[in-house]
Amino acid sequence: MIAPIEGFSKLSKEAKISWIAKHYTHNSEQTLELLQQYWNKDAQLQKLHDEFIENTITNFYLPFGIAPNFLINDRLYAIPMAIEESSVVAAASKAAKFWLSRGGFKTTILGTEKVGQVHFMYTGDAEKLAQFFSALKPQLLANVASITKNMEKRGGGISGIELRNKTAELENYYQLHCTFETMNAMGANFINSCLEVFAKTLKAEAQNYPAFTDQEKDIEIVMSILSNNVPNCVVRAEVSCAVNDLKPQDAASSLEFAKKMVRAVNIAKVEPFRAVTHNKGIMNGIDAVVLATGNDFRAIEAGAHAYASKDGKYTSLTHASIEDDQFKFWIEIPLAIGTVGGLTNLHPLVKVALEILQNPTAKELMEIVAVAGLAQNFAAVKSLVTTGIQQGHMKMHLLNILNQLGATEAEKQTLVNHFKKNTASHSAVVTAFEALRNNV
Ligand SMILES: CC(C)(COP(=O)([O-])OP(=O)([O-])OC[C@H]1O[C@@H](n2cnc3c(N)ncnc32)[C@H](O)[C@@H]1OP(=O)([O-])[O-])[C@@H](O)C(=O)NCCC(=O)NCCSC(=O)C[C@@](C)(O)CC(=O)[O-]
Ligand SMILES: NC(=O)C1=CN([C@@H]2O[C@H](COP(=O)(O)OP(=O)(O)OC[C@H]3O[C@@H](n4cnc5c(N)ncnc54)[C@H](O)[C@@H]3O)[C@@H](O)[C@H]2O)C=CC1
Repeated sequence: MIAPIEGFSKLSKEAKISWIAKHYTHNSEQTLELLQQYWNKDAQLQKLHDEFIENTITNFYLPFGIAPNFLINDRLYAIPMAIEESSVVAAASKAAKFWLSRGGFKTTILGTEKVGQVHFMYTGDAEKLAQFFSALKPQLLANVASITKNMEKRGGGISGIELRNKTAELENYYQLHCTFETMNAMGANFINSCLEVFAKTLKAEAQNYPAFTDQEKDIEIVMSILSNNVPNCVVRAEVSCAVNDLKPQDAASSLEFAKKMVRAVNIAKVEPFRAVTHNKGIMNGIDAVVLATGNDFRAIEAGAHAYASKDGKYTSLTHASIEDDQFKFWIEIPLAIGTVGGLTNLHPLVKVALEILQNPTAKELMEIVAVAGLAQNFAAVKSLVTTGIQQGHMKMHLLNILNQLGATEAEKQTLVNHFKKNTASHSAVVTAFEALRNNV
């Protein structure tokens, strides 16, 4: 059995690698070589990446792709996407091209409010606590003035602080429910800094509040943290066109296609098993842009799925309708993202991604990300209700399978051509590869 290690974090990078390679891999020489192969030649650049996280031993590449031809609010974008899954970039590109000649994507920011909470326990008279809170509010704001000063100059800051009585759900549990505007930042650090000052002020001032009993004075702060549930930081993105324009050469099949799309979305609305996969397809697009632009995809995922369940049942994040011969397809999704802060000004590829996106504000980035999610969903559902997903997905995944099989460039070319006319599945690819290799 491998013994635990004390002080791993204090070891040098080289010592960390040799420890992990020796204890956890079969061939430590080979492991070392592989890990080093992924180091950047530029030592300064490598150091920058090493310092993004802790205990870094190498870099983990993700492909960085481009989906061009996105017409968003009459402005043409090429969208950078960082993702490991084949066919996602192709699907986004295909949807962008489809809507390019049909008016493109339109977006609206429905809100940008962020949330943070101080969770605390108070044992005593709830009415007295409410009176204390009213008196305390100006003091709370005054004590964070040095933190909020610059954010206020940018047009943001604290937009609300409420005392919430949660004792019906958990004995003695109350919270300060606070809302913020964080402009071009996602805002986690700004919000958390404000909340920690609120918590200290709350605890200290309670000790001096004359109307409280000794027990009431003893407020216990449990934690102070932003919420990734941001139901009022939401963007809407939509596409629409006359039903006949969906397939201009064939009015009957246009209508049939529109109905199939609406029906598929409606299934995702009522059936959570389908909704989860439907939304996964949306997140294919969302996460890829969120990652490429250096944002926190875990925060976005958590918030999106909470929003998908906001009415008590998990449902689709996209919607579709046919009204007055118009086909409409839209998404509403919470996106607390930034174009400053976090990694956005540090990671060289993130800087390039933001430059490619014409240096958007946080609101513009929300619009672009929502569009990527909508486009992705449109492409996936279009495939699902027409050809089936495997045809297109396997066409894109083909190279991965051929690479796994060790195909040469010439063999890859032959087999890519072969599968333009034949349906690809893993076993069909293996069979065709073996036949080609063995001259059968
Ligand atoms: C895969 C396609 C796009 C093929 O579609 P196609 O019609 O065979 O493609 P095409 O060769 O006719 O090309 C048309 C356009 O598609 C794009 N395109 C086409 N090929 C490429 C490529 N190699 N590289 C970059 N872009 C590509 C590109 O925009 C191209 O235009 P062009 O550049 O030629 O002017 C289509 O079948 C499709 O959209 N499929 C959906 C794929 C998908 O959704 N993948 C996600 C993974 S599956 C999943 O995780 C989610 C899911 C499906 O479960 C969600 C759900 O259930 O809802
Ligand atoms: N639960 C969560 O989601 C948590 C996430 N995080 C992490 O926090 C990071 C994001 O936090 P941030 O506070 O956004 O980053 P940050 O603290 O790195 O940078 C944001 C700061 O940039 C400054 N700024 C300059 N120009 C600005 C402008 N135009 N608009 C707004 N601010 C401007 C402000 O001082 C602002 O506070 C991410 O890396 C995320 O992963 C951290 C804790 C918890």
